[in-house]
Formats: sequence, C-alpha cells, structure tokens
Amino acid sequence: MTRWKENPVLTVEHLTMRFGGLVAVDDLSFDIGRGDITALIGPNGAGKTTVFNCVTGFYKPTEGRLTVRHSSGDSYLLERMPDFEISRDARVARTFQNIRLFGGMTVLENLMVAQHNPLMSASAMSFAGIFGLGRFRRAERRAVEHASYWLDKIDLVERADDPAADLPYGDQRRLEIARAMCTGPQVLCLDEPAAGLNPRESAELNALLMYIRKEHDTSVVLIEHDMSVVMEISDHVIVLDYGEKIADGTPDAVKSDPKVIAAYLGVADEEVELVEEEVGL
Ligand SMILES: Nc1ncnc2c1ncn2[C@@H]1O[C@H](COP(=O)(O)OP(=O)(O)OP(=O)(O)O)[C@@H](O)[C@H]1O
Repeated sequence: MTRWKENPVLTVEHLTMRFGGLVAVDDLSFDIGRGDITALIGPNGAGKTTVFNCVTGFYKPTEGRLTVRHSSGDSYLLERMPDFEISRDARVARTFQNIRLFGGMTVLENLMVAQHNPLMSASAMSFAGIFGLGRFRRAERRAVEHASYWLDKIDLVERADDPAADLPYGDQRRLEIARAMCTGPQVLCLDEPAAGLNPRESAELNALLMYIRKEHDTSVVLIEHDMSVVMEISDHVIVLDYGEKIADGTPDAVKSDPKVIAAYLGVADEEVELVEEEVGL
C-alpha cells in the first residue's frame, strides 16, 4: 500500500461539485499523506481550485466526504463545518492564486493577525481579559516569538516593520506562506505558489516548503503549473482532467503516464504515442 493511503491527513471520498449544469469535480477520491508534499496538477479548468475551495469550506460540496485526521487522533468532517471552524479546529490553512496579504500592515503585523484565534481565547473574549490577565500577556509573548521565528525562516527580519505591499513579489509569496504557518496548520493548501516567481525566488520557495515538511507537523498540498517545482519537491502527484482523476502516484510514475501527457498536450489517448515520438519523449 502506498504511504499516503497508510497514514492520510486528508481523505477525499466521492467529491462532486456542480455549478448548475457544469460538473467541475466529478466523483473524485484521493488521499493526502501525513508529512508529504502533494501536488494537485492538471490543465486549466480541470477543477483544482474547486477542490481547494471545497476542502477549505469556501464551497459546500454537492456530494462527498472530506476527512481531516490530526496526528493526535482527532478527526473532522469538513463538509459539515463552516469555513472558520475548518481553519480554527480542523487546522486547514490556505493561500490564494492572487496574493492576499494586508498590504498596508507591516510584515510583522501580518504574522500577528494570523494568531488572532489563540490571542482572543487567552483574553477570554473580554476587554478585562486583554488588560488584566497574565494569560493574555503570555499568549501575546508566544505570538511575537512565533512571528519572529517565521520572519527568520523567510529571511525578512530586516523588513519586519515595512508595509507588506512594499516587498518584492517573491518575498510576499513567502510571507503569505509564513502567515498561514502562524495558524499552526495540519494541512497547508497553496494555490499556485510559484506563479510569477523568477528562478531564484522559485528556489527559495522550494527550500521553504521542504523546510516545512522536515521540521513541522504540517502536510502541504499545492496546485502548481510549474512542473519543475512539482517534480523537484513533491512526494505524491494527483492529476485531474475535466474534474476527474486521471493519475495518482509518485512524480516519476505520473510524468510518464500516457493519459497525463495526452491531457497536457490536448490530444486523444490513441494519439499519445505519435505525439511522444514527435516531441522525443
Ligand atoms: N463559482 C463558479 N461558478 C461556476 N463555474 C465555476 C465556478 N468555479 C469554477 N467553475 C468552473 O469549474 C471548472 C473548474 O474550475 P477550476 O477553477 O476549479 O479549475 P482549475 O483546474 O483550478 O483551473 P486553473 O488551472 O485555470 O486555475 C471550470 O469550468 C470553471 O469555469
């Protein structure tokens, strides 16, 4: 049995999402292995972002079951939870295709805002709690330490007090990932994290994701069009086409799968061999 089936952090079963007559995701099932970097790939319109939107509660799936299992043994049925509980309790975090930092806030403030939930619970949700409780001050100190840790990991300590919007694009991408990590996620969903990055920024992103895999109890799922990123850092690749899964395996197994080549080149299955010969595969 493959590793991602033995100890999954996320199991998606028979997920279907319809928009009127359009079936964006069609009876899709897969497992995300704990501690893995998993890439969700496929041509434009294949349904990748829709899957993310169902996992993070932005959409309620038409059908299907999505289960997150924490390393503590707790499990959560995401399709039954509102989106704020998915991030707070099931501990699923995400980033978007377009960067969504708070551009007018500083780099440090962006990392502090992400820790709103533990801070508010330490305040007992009250004004008196914020000013009177040692518990709140301790939680605040922990939040600052946590933010400093991630500032260091993304190499932005020097820019902590600058507005996030002033950072170069690649730094903003890594700040977004650090902000998501400040929520202590079990599953981190990244929508096209390498889009628009130059080769140096792309290498920095890969290093950050591999660091997260090695040092944190966080499993990473990424949608990515940049195949060099996918092949370099993924443990597991799932390929969608027209809302269905057409391949699921290691990067090496998937990249030589004729169905995947056909989907990417936009040809019928029976023409794959011909195309492979033409392009020298
Ligand atoms: N809110 C929506 N309403 C109607 N149709 C939608 C909605 N969201 C997505 N779709 C449709 O669902 C299909 C899958 O879209 P989705 O954005 O999930 O694909 P994708 O694989 O992420 O594509 P890309 O790589 O271009 O981002 C597309 O046909 C899209 O037009």
